[in-house]
Amino acid sequence: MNSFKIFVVEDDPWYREVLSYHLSLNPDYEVIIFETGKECLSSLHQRPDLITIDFSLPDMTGDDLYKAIRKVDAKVPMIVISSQEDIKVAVGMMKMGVADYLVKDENTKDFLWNSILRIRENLSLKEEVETLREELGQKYSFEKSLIGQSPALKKVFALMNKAIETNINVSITGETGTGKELVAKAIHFNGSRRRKKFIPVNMGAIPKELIESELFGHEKGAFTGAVGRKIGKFEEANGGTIFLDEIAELDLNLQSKLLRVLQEREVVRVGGSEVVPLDIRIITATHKDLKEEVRQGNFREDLYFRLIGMPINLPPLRERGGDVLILTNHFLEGFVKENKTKQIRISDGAAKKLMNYSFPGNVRELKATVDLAAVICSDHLIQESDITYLSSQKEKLFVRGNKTLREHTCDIIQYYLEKNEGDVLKTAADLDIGKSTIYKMMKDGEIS
Ligand SMILES: Nc1ncnc2c1ncn2[C@@H]1O[C@H](COP(=O)(O)OP(=O)(O)OP(=O)(O)O)[C@@H](O)[C@H]1O
Repeated sequence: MNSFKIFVVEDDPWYREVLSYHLSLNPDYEVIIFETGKECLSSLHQRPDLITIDFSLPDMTGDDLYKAIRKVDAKVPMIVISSQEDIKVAVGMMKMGVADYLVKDENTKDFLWNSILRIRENLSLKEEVETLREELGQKYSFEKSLIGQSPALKKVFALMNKAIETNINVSITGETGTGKELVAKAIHFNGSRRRKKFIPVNMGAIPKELIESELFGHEKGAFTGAVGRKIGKFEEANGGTIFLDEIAELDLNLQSKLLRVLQEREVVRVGGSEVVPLDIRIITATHKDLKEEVRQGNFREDLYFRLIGMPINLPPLRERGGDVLILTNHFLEGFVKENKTKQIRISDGAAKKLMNYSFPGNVRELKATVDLAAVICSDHLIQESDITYLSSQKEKLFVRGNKTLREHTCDIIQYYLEKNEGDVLKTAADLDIGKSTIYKMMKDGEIS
């Protein structure tokens, strides 16, 4: 393990020796002593892990030395040791950013010992958080998290790259399970705010009466039940990204409050008066057509324009062609790893069945379907019969999207063909249409 390098800046030779001797009792510590501020400054290239500063040095005061060190090293923790117990100076130094302020007396060396232990603990926690953030960033790097190579998805990647380069708000639309939250996380963890928090809030999941305090926080006693101060999600995400999922579910009253927060770029907790300035990126998501919601008077137009930023529309899985199989293999790999089983393959018939299905629940449904198939298949091979469709909303899907009547017709026939396991005669009978119509559509590639 590397030693922990401590600079002790102290002009009193006796005290210098006391501190240096005491700290050297810890074999992890490498203690280097300095008599003046200047000596310390000229040795900063040795990269100390911590510096203790005597407040009244012969060549400069403790706060001057502190500022001079900060210019060179933005991070090194510093402890000020003063012979006077001056609360004002202590508070001033702490506000400036010193890690601790100690008064010289018979207990100082023990206080210093404990203070350094505490600082080291904080440093190692910070390091851990940094490492975890890096790992998260990698986890959400585009290639590793958003699987697929279809042109439709590549368009999304291009927009995400643009969004990452700037701080623009992002509004994501797409059917359920298309990966809206995944895209939001990938933008955050690949952008300049990745070291700060990503806070997701689902507007549809929070009871109406709680949303305001959930988003903006409240002070103690702001309303019945507000037993303590609560920091809102906006404040929590300050410096980072807030992800407002299902934004269309926000009622008009709260839309006005949100608009005010966005215009003022500050938040005031419910029942409070303290103004908290906000520096935040907002990513919103909805499966609804927000423009249509504006047209119908359900969503404020001014808020819509504030939030729209860079719009990203996630295509449904059925428009991503071969991505279905790429994702299937990706999910199978995950399944194998998680369950420590032998590699699982997929038969041509099963692959075709997956390709022909419309997946109303999109990627989430595909994953559930693949996981289930992996569990029930025999001999590590997924057959057509192992693919069970789980969605209960297939019929509803027919009227979704901007499609022509002809396209809707194809979807309906395709659905019945799948349900009847490719039996054209039964499908024709169910729908009361001629079997030749179906054969012709098959020949023309409209259905399969
Ligand atoms: N391109 C993709 N590659 C890998 N996994 C994906 C992809 N898209 C989505 N997923 C996975 O599918 C699931 C659903 O994704 P996500 O929650 O981001 O969708 P959503 O659009 O936000 O859904 P909803 O609107 O229902 O909240 C998650 O498990 C996610 O990891």
